[in-house]
Amino acid sequence: MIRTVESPPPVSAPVLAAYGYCETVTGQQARNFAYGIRLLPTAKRRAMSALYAFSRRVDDIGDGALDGEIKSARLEDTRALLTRVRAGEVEEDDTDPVAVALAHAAKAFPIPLGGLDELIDGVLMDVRGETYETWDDLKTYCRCVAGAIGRLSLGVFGTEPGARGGDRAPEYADTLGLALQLTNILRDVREDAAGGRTYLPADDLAKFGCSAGFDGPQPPEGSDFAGLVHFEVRRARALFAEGYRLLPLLDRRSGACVAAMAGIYRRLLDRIERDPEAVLRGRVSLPGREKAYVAVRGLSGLDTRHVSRLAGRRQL
Ligand SMILES: CC(C)=CCC/C(C)=C/CC/C(C)=C/COP(=O)(O)OP(=O)(O)O
Repeated sequence: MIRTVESPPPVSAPVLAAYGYCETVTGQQARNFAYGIRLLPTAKRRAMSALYAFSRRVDDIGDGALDGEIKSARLEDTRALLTRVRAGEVEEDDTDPVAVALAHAAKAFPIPLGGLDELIDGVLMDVRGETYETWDDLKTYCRCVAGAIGRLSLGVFGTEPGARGGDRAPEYADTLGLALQLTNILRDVREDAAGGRTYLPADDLAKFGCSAGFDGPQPPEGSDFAGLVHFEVRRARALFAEGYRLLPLLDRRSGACVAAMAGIYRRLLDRIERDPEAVLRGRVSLPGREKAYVAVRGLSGLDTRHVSRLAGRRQL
C-alpha cells in the first residue's frame, strides 16, 4: 500500500543546500516538467527535484559525446551511488548534492528507488544502440526510462487514503510515463535520427514506408509519414486515457502536478497530430504562456473532475 507521509523529517542546512541545487537544475532544465513540479507543496517539490536531478544526470551520460564504454562505466558508477543511497550510506555532508537530496527524499517518502536502476538499464539500452522491432519491444524500453519515473513520482505523491482502485495507481503511473515517452519519441524523431537513434518500432516504420529513416526536413520519399505519425498519436492517446485514471487517486496538488505534466505533453501531441511534418523541421514546443495556462488548469482540478466523470459514466 502507498502511504502519504504528512510530516517529513526537519531539513538541516546541508540538506537544504542540496535540495536548492536540485531545484536549480530542475528550474533550468525541465522545460516542461518544471511547470508541474512547481505546483507541489515544499517537501514533495524538493523530493521531485531530487528525482529529476538524479534522472537528468543519468540521461546526460547517455546523451553525451563520450564513447560507449566510458558511458557504460559512468552509468555503473551512478548505480553504485544509488546503492549507497539505498543503504543509508550517504551522509549529509557528502560532496554530491544530488546524492544528499535523494537520500533525504528517500527517507521522507516511500520512493521505490529500484525505479532508478530501471532508468539506468534503459539508458544502457540506448548506449548499446538497441532498436525495437515491435511496440512490445519499445514498451519494455519506455517502462524503464519513463514508466519507472511515473512509479517513482507516485512514491512522492502517495494516494488519497481510501481512494477506490488505489492499488492500481502504480500501473496507471507507469502507463502515463509510457504516454509521455511515446510523445517525446515522436517529437524528437529528427534529433534522435541525427544522433543515430531510432526508437519507433521497425514494423511500424515498414508498414508506412518509413524504414529509410528521417535524415532531413522531408519525409522519406514515397512514405506515408503522416500515416505513421497519426498511428503513433492514436497509440499515445490511448495510453494517456488509461494513465489519466491516476488523477482521481491523488491529493489535489499532486493531481495538479500530474495534470500539468501530462497536459503539456498532450498539447504537444495535438500539435504533432495537426502538422506531422513539423517534427522533421525542428523541435515542436509550446509557448511559456500556454504551459502556464495548462498548469493553472491543473490546479483548478478541471482535468481530475473530467476523468472522474468519465469513469463514473464508464467511458474510461
Ligand atoms: C505519474 C507521473 C508523474 C508520470 C510521468 C512520468 C514522467 C515525468 C516521465 C518522463 C518521461 C519523459 C518524456 C522524459 C523526457 O524528459 P526531458 O527532460 O527530455 O523532457 P523535455 O525534453 O520535454 O524537457
